[in-house]
Amino acid sequence: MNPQQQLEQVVVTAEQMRQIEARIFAAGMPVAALMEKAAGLTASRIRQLYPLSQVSRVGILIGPGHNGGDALVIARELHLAGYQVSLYRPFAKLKDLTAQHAEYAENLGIPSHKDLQSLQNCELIIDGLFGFGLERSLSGEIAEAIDRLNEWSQPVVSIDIPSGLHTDTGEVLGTAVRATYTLCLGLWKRGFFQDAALEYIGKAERIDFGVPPQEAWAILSQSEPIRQINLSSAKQYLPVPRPPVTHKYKQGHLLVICGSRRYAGGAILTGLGARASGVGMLSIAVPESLKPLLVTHLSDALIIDCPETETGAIAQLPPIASDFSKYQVIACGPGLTQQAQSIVQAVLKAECPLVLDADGLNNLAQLGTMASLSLRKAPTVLTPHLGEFKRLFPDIDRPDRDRIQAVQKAAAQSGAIILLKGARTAIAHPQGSVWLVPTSTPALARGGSGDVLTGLIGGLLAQSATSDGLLEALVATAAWWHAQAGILAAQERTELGVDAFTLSQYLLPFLSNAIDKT
Ligand SMILES: NC(=O)C1=CN([C@@H]2O[C@H](COP(=O)(O)OP(=O)(O)OC[C@H]3O[C@@H](n4cnc5c(N)ncnc54)[C@H](O)[C@@H]3O)[C@@H](O)[C@H]2O)[C@@H](O)CC1
Ligand SMILES: [K+]
Repeated sequence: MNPQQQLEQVVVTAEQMRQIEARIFAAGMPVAALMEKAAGLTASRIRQLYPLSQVSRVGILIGPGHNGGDALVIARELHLAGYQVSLYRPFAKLKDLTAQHAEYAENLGIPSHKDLQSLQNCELIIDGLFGFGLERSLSGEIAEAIDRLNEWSQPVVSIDIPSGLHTDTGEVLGTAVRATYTLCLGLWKRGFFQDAALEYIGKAERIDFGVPPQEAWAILSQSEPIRQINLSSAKQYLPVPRPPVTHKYKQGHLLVICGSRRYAGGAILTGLGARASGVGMLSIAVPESLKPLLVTHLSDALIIDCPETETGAIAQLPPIASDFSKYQVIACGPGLTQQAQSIVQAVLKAECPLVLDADGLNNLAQLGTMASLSLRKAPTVLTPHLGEFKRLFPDIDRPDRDRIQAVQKAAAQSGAIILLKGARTAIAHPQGSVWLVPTSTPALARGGSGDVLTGLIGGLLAQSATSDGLLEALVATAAWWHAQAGILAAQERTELGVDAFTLSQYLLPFLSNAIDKT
């Protein structure tokens, strides 16, 4: 990957973007020239998305800072290209450069209004009210105008970020523009990966105006990286191609411990996820009454029948499953029920990497997250959804408010790799680095899809040398692969057609397509 491609993956805070921008200016780039470049490219993209043949009346909202300056450059370009542009300019006081562009727009004869209503007839709205400089909550006239705009039906393109969203947390500050498209300038901002922001952002694209890598890295290398996982990085971590000479035990041995009489399906789905990973040997420990079912569905796996409680949970691990030294990795949790606490207590002692999910997490929370994890010698991966996350880390206030920060805190506190599931799944290492899964589909919001992920993570970890640093990238690779398979399945079968079994069957078709194409 070249340095520009690496910048496509990084995710920055408003403060980092400001510092990078300051370095570019300090190196001699005129502020006005950078604005011209960024906004010029944005105008070209808008013209491609909404050609003059389809849209002629464009309304542009102008803020007081450089987001408003960008909007004025775009207004000028669209006006010169023949669009009928009208401005909504509610602020009397503008930053100098923005004021200059406003004066030129006026001299070009672009009409400007103090009320939003005058733009109602426009077929396209461009939002240049606030970018990463928004600091305070919106209220009063501006907030009212945004609320009114959100009731209109024409498409809205936001410049850099929808006005009203916090650049880092994606929180709505008072109110925010609901965009159809958001064209993010320069580098991806954190807010684009916060679940709360997604319904405001619409489709997201980055306008690459050529941030010099050396200026970016001078700032970015001061903290642990926050990156998106994509095909080219995932390919580095997937265990293909295999070495020409190998055998099943060299391709990893994964022990899955899961299921109960009540939740038999969880065991099957975890097994199917693990199978798709290509892991060399798969052993699955389940309550004894489930063995015939598991053998039918997973004839390739070694099914270990465990004594069970009256309610049908695993009561005890037989010697073959409790000699953990045989396995590279253990994945434990789906369908166990809360009755299996002693099993979770036992696997926590394993000296190999351990993936805990679902009831593995609920039991861990009951046992005490920090106390239990502090005894672990090998890496632990926890894969909670938001509800499980809150049970595991009750001290982390409002994790939904800034999911990236929450997952970093949880990893730092617990020493575990934490994968927080959501529309934008985030994976954090205890030292602070984060991987983000940039796309997914609501089709995956369905019982059992997490079980498939647990098996897939376990299987990928078991196949690779699980050195520190690599582990979290493998977890991210599994989450990315799982999301991509869900997207492919939803494209072919609609968002309603991606039950967890189907998802497990799309993992390999997705991968063979993705690898073939490159
Ligand atoms: N990233 C980059 O390197 C570049 C950034 N540019 C643009 O510059 C933008 C950032 O510009 P600025 O730093 O001027 O910030 P903004 O344009 O985002 O807004 C800051 C202005 O809004 C005011 N303000 C903040 N919160 C307010 C509130 N709640 N109510 C009313 N006023 C409020 C501030 O006093 C300030 O005047 C980016 O989002 C982007 O659009 C581009 O021009 C060029 C390149
Ligand atoms: K904006």
